Amino acid sequence: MNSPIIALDFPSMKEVKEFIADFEERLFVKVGMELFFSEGPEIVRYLKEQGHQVFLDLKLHDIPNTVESAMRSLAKLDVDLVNVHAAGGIEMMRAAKRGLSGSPVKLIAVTQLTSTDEKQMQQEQLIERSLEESVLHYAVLAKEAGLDGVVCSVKEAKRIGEVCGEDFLRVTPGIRLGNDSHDQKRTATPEQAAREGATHIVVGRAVTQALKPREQLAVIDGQWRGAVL
Ligand SMILES: O=c1ccn([C@@H]2O[C@H](COP(=O)(O)O)[C@@H](O)[C@H]2O)c(=O)[nH]1
Repeated sequence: MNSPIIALDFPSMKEVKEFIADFEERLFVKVGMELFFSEGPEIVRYLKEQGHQVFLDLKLHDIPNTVESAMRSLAKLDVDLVNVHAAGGIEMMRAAKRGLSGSPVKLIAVTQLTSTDEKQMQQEQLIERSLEESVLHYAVLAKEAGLDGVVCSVKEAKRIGEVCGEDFLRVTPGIRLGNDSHDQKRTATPEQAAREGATHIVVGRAVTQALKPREQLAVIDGQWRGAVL
């Protein structure tokens, strides 16, 4: 069972160090745009030096040539996982994969953001399909492009596993214990994530804004691991 991925959505290294100091174990952490744009590659080097696994969540989405070159740079950072937006297309995803060739970094694609619901997708993206169909379609394209998996919500994880194979990663943000979904539209509990076949859960505010983050992570981890025992 993979460790929950903690989204380090903090403004700077200072807050990251304060947060991490609470934990004794090696963590699987996610560095997103806020932190990376403020601290640059140094934050990744710091986390790797401390022995943590790093998902660099920059969600690349550009023309294939640009994404390929950017991935070549990211591969040098020794991260464990990086991503692109599947909406960039199959050629862009293939280019991203080429940019990482020769490196052990895993590559996944964001399907539909977990902050998107079906109504919004249909009205704003003009996709006249169900959200599940759109997510599954992107997952199949990502698989065809040779990617290792996708970012999706828990609600689509099982079907993606059935269609793309159990070893195809289903990394699921939008994890909540209580009622406060913040800006997320497609949420689920850690227990539901395990039951629906997510391979990874991403937890941000549920842990980083908790009064006792370490205890809260233990609760989430317990539910995540316990549900499939
Ligand atoms: O579809 C997506 C893709 C990425 N994310 C990221 O995950 C975390 C979730 O944070 P919470 O505080 O647990 O909501 C955040 O860093 C997002 O950028 C996502 O939520 N959905």
